[in-house]
Amino acid sequence: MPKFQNQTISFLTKRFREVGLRPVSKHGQNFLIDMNLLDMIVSSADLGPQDVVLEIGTGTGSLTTRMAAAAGHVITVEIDEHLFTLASEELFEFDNVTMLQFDVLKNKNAFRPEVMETIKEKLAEIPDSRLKLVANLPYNVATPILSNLLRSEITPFSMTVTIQKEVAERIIAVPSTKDYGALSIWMQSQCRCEIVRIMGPGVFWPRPKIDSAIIHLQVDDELRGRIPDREFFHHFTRAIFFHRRKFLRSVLMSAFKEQLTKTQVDEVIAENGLQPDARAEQFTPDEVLAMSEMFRLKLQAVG
Ligand SMILES: C[S@@+](CC[C@H](N)C(=O)[O-])C[C@H]1O[C@@H](n2cnc3c(N)ncnc32)[C@H](O)[C@@H]1O
Repeated sequence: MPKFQNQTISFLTKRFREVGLRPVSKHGQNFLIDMNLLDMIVSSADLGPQDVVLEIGTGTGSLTTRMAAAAGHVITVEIDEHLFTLASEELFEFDNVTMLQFDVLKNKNAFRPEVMETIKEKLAEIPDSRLKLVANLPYNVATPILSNLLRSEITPFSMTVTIQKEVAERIIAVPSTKDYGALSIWMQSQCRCEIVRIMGPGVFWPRPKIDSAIIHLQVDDELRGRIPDREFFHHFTRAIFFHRRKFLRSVLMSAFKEQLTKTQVDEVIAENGLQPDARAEQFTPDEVLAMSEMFRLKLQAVG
């Protein structure tokens, strides 16, 4: 069995000392040292032989080995070349693991094309395959990773990840609360979202300053099928929360200032009975989707 299956503090500190490494905080290098929680991530993801797993942040490979034992294939991406080398020593014996060494993001709005190509290749090799994102995500890029995967050409089946508690709370937030915003709407309009576990800093080495959560996002094809133009909806949702305390009319005026006249924006508001002095945070994900469609159709109508 690979030795990183038991990733304890003493094991990690010893191993890092041996190779002269220190955890790099700018890469969110906080390693899970509670084996029960590693197992909980894997069991929440409910992995089976038809699953192609995307893991972002191989770290030392402790989660990777657990997933490789259960999934059809694991694609694991690591930005840090030293950790990549360290993890390679642990993972070489798994023939169903593909290791990639680079920043998973091309920019904050897109994955590197090589990641998508590798996923497509592995999905094509397994009958009835499905993609699952399972990872203890680096905190600084957790939100773009989750958002971008839902914008990508490959629909994930589910996403089971460790992220900041604060981001998990924003994902599951309900209207008219301080946490509710574009991220809540984007996620809830495509996934069934559930916080599996809240975790304090003590389950990581080194200890982060914040609490974390394991969240399970089950992608719902029926919900996703109700969004005719995902890119438009994504931009619309972000635009209406750009100034979250402003009234809807004013927010819509600035969101469409390049494409629609004030009169045209007022027409959409009046024709659809929208309240001009409402605020974006009052609307449910369904209502925001309906509003987004009104504007998409208006834009089509005015050419
Ligand atoms: C929270 S640690 C998780 C490590 C390991 N999977 C575990 O559970 O202990 C996050 C890992 O992601 C890596 N990482 C950070 N930013 C990344 C990026 N943009 N692309 C790929 N890997 C990244 C870090 O170097 C680190 O190894």
